[in-house]
Amino acid sequence: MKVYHLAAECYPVAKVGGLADVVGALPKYQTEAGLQAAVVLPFYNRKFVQENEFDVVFEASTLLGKKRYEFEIWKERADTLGFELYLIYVPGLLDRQEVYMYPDEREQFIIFQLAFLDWINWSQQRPDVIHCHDHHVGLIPFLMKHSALYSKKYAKTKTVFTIHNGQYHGAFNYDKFDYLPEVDMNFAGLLDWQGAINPLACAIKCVDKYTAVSPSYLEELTHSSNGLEYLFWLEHAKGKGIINGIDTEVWNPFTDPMIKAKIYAKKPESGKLANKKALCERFGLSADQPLIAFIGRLVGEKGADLLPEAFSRSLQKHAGKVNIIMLGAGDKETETALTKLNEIYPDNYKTYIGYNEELAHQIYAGSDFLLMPSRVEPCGLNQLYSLRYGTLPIVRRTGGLIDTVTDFGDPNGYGICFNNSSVNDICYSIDRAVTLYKNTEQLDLLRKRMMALDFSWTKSAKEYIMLYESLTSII
Ligand SMILES: Nc1ncnc2c1ncn2[C@@H]1O[C@H](COP(=O)(O)OP(=O)(O)O[C@H]2O[C@H](CO)[C@@H](O)[C@H](O)[C@H]2O)[C@@H](O)[C@H]1O
Repeated sequence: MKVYHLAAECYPVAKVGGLADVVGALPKYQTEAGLQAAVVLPFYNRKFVQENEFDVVFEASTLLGKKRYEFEIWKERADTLGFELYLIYVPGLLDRQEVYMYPDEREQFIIFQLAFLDWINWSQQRPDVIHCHDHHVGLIPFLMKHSALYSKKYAKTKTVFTIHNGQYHGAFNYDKFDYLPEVDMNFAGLLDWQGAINPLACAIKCVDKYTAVSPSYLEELTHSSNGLEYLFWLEHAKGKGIINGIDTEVWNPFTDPMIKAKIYAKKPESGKLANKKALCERFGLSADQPLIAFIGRLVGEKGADLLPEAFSRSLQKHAGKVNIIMLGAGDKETETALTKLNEIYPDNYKTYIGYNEELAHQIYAGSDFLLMPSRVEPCGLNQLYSLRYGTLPIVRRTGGLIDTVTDFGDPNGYGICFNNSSVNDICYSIDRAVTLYKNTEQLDLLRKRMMALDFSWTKSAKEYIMLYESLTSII
């Protein structure tokens, strides 16, 4: 079975967040399971692309509105990532370094989708499944069915759409309608949600099956999806929740080249301590106190705006008895407020503003606790990495965090869970962490328990394959 994954991000080619981790891992595990899985990305002028060899396998041009753009399909020569990787290069639109935030982002993602559809249209291939990830590629299922340019070629190809983040829809006004090729106007209403072209809504209406990245998030979308609740309720029968896995080759505390010391799942204590000492030394903190960390995008969904006050209160209450490290970037006000804490609590608190993959690995390995006060968390990967590295997750009960973390007060539990995205709940959970830290025997037991858990992709990759099979067996 041949499957194409389409997305804006894929680790290690271009990563902004968790979408990249999933698109960089799932196809690898699917290939290992016998599928022909390929990934198609926009071209990014970044390290991975500069350092690896590519062949141009297709050249053509396509219309975006009235303007014609040349494009090329580049294939990575050695399948370094464990699957076929294709990049779509469009001089003037898809030839840049950053993934998002360009003013002509809409044009970029539309031409990406059109060039992909054109390429397959003119080639000899007939993929069994096209698997789209998030709104950037949300128009594909519609165009495959309702544009005469493509509908014949793709008649037997099935579509799957995965929602990694239902808060963003990629909606745009009808003044860009002419960017689309000719479509059957009887079906143009499928593009619409509340008077705009809404790629996420359109995908949910047109796709054969959609998935959310955890079962709890699938439910949540019907009552919290930034205006699409009714649509998710209507289309619920087409939805399935499949929990993300983690790439256990990249995230392996026994072989990870980015961390100071190996952490043994059956005897984690010494490895944890060595990594903690290295991390604390780098930041000028004492390794004797419990170390709590936050890693992530500084946005409202992650509850990042609550951190400055919550950290401040906890650092005052447990003066000199708790250390905190924060790695992230995003909302400027939050960045400033978090950075200010460096001056107020120089011995116990450090902020690193920016994106740093290596440091993230070191923090997962060297911290005692990882805080995730998310308001919205479709799956969450940070808690899965922290569990694998013997770092106890402190999470708000939402989305995938409900499905993957159990409070240590419950039988066989291994995390700290709280109900509300509030400063009070965060502080109370930090209190619990500080108390738990004193009980070294219990902490050691919990570390062993969490490190024995299996959140690898093996099981979830199979679930996706079963989903594809259920679609392709329908004639
Ligand atoms: N400053 C920084 N420096 C280094 N690394 C950083 C970093 N900030 C974040 N990261 C890394 O980015 C990834 C974040 O993954 P998440 O799944 O937590 O969030 P995200 O919201 O991006 O993903 C969305 O998609 C994923 C995948 O489906 C869902 O799990 C999630 O719930 C959903 O919000 C992790 O690998 C983390 O280590």
